[in-house]
Amino acid sequence: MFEYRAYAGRMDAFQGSLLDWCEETGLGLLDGTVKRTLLDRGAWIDVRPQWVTGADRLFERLLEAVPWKAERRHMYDRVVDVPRLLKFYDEGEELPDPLLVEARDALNMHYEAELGERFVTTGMCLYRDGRDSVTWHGDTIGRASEEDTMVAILSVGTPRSLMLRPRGGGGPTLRHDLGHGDLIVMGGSCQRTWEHAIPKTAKVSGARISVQFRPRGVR
Ligand SMILES: O=C(O)CCC(=O)C(=O)O
Ligand SMILES: [Fe+2]
Repeated sequence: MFEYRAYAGRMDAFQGSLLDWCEETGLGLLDGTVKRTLLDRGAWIDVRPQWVTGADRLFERLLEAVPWKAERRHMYDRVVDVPRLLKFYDEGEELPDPLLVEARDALNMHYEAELGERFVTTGMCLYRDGRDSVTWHGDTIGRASEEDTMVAILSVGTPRSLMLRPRGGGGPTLRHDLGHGDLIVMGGSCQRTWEHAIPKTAKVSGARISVQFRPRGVR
């Protein structure tokens, strides 16, 4: 139903759902609507489908307002393009859209007691089409390599699959289809005992934006 055409050269037109387009952007409730699934090894995920209403508008605004950057990274002896566009908003930096401030506030209302701290940074990824991806990893650059934490991800645009598998094997790979406006939170030991990925797919030609809220020192 949703097709967000490829971005910059790879993107010609925006086609959201007409129904959603009429709606103002807003957030649904979290209390009582988030479903937790316990994974093994002390990890869990919370899922809240369609948390954002009027997600078409949010997608369009973020596409415009975020200064998306292409990055290159060393891989072994080569320098390669990172297969998605990125922007990181550190603690205290102004976010590109008021709804993201509302989302972070709502996440903090809902999770702060359990998390013991607040979500303060905002990472953003733009997957221009099905050729963009993120390879298997845990967000272990910071404290999450040793401590339990949470990473909350808001997804808008073309649905993509978030895959999860236990680090080092020993269990099945799980798939979560992240739809337009959906929230997923990875919690407990998820970053160090599991890995996640957004695989490339030939089935998708539209774009997706992922917004990741993390506590200080988690990356
Ligand atoms: O696209 C996503 O939702 C996942 C992004 C991710 O895993 C990351 O930026 O660490
Ligand atoms: Fe990640």
